[in-house]
Formats: sequence, structure tokens, C-alpha cells
Amino acid sequence: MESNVAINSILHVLTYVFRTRIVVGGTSILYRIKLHEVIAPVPTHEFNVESKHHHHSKLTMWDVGGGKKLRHLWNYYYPGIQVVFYVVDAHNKNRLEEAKEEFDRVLQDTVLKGVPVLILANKQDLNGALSKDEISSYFGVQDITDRYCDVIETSARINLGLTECLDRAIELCKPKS
Ligand SMILES: Nc1nc2c(ncn2[C@@H]2O[C@H](COP(=O)(O)OP(=O)(O)OP(=O)(O)O)[C@@H](O)[C@H]2O)c(=O)[nH]1
Ligand SMILES: [Mg+2]
Repeated sequence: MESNVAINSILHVLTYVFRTRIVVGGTSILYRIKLHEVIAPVPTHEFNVESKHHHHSKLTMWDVGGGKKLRHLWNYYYPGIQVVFYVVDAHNKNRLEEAKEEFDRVLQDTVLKGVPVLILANKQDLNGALSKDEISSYFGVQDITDRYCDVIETSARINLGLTECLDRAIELCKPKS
């Protein structure tokens, strides 16, 4: 089976204003999955795409840059996507409101209608990162009724939750009988 997975990284909105990097971890997750390595961080200006064989399935994962100026390009990657990984920095509470606004826009996109979404609550290795339940409540997961949506706690740094992401993506891509 071949599956398409979109990793939507989010927000660098204030990066260029305050010269502070506000970071999420989409690319780190992609390459932790693909290469089993923690990569040196470089902001994604276009996209990265990698394939990964997992449990007799081939997942093709598209990682798009999360900078504010790049977000209008996300929808070019949506056709054919079967699962969205929406990566959130669970440690940076200041950015959650904007992350939620962007998340709501993703859910409203007609091309992604009904496509399952897994919210990756990333950076769980850092003290004070919001838990699965806290992120779920903030993103209103219980009120999302038009598709499958769940939260997985992840860390690209300590390789937490990433196998579960692949397992769940494959399960969600299986044709319904
Ligand atoms: N502590 C911690 N830091 C992480 C984790 N994942 C990524 N980072 C760090 O977060 C920063 C951004 O990571 P990236 O993977 O480049 O984030 P991104 O979402 O792809 O960013 P853009 O491409 O600019 O949208 C880097 O400094 C990473 O080392 C994690 O699980 N834990
Ligand atoms: Mg990136």
C-alpha cells in the first residue's frame, strides 16, 4: 500500500520581526523517522519529501515550511493526502492560539474534507510541555465530528511517539471494509 502523509509544521510568524526563532519540529520529525537522526535545524523554505517503508506499507511524507509567508502554499500539497500530521510545539504556550487558528483553516480546506488528522504534541522531552489531554482540549478535538482526529505525544529529540505516528497513519489509510 502507498500512502501520502502531510506534515504541517507551523509558525515562524514573529521570527523575522523579533529575530527569535519560534520553532515547531516538523522537519526534525521527518528526518528522525527517515534517518533515525536528530538533524541540525534549518527552516524549511519550500518542502521536504521522504518515503518510508513501515509494516509492509510505503508512506510518502511531505513536510512543508511553517513560516507565515509559506502557509498559503500548504494547499498545493493537499491533493492525494490521506493523513495529516499537524505538528504543534507543545512546550511553547505563547504560540498555541495561532497554532489553533491555523489548524482551523486546515480543517476548513475542502480538499482535505474528511481526511484524518493526527495532532503531534511535539517537544515532550521539555519540562512543562502540554500533555495529550491538554492539547486535545485546547484544539477542541472532542468537537471535531467530520473526521478522525487525535493527539499523539511526540519528541523528535528523544524519539518518542514516532512509531505510533506511523502505525496510526497506516491504520487510517487502510481501505474501510
Ligand atoms: N527539545 C526539542 N526540540 C525540538 C524537537 N523537535 C524539533 N526541535 C527543535 O526545534 C527547532 C525547529 O525544528 P524544525 O524541525 O526545523 O522545525 P520545523 O517545524 O520544520 O520548522 P520550519 O521548517 O521553519 O517550519 C530546532 O531547533 C529543533 O532542534 C523536540 O522534539 N524537542
Ligand atoms: Mg521544517
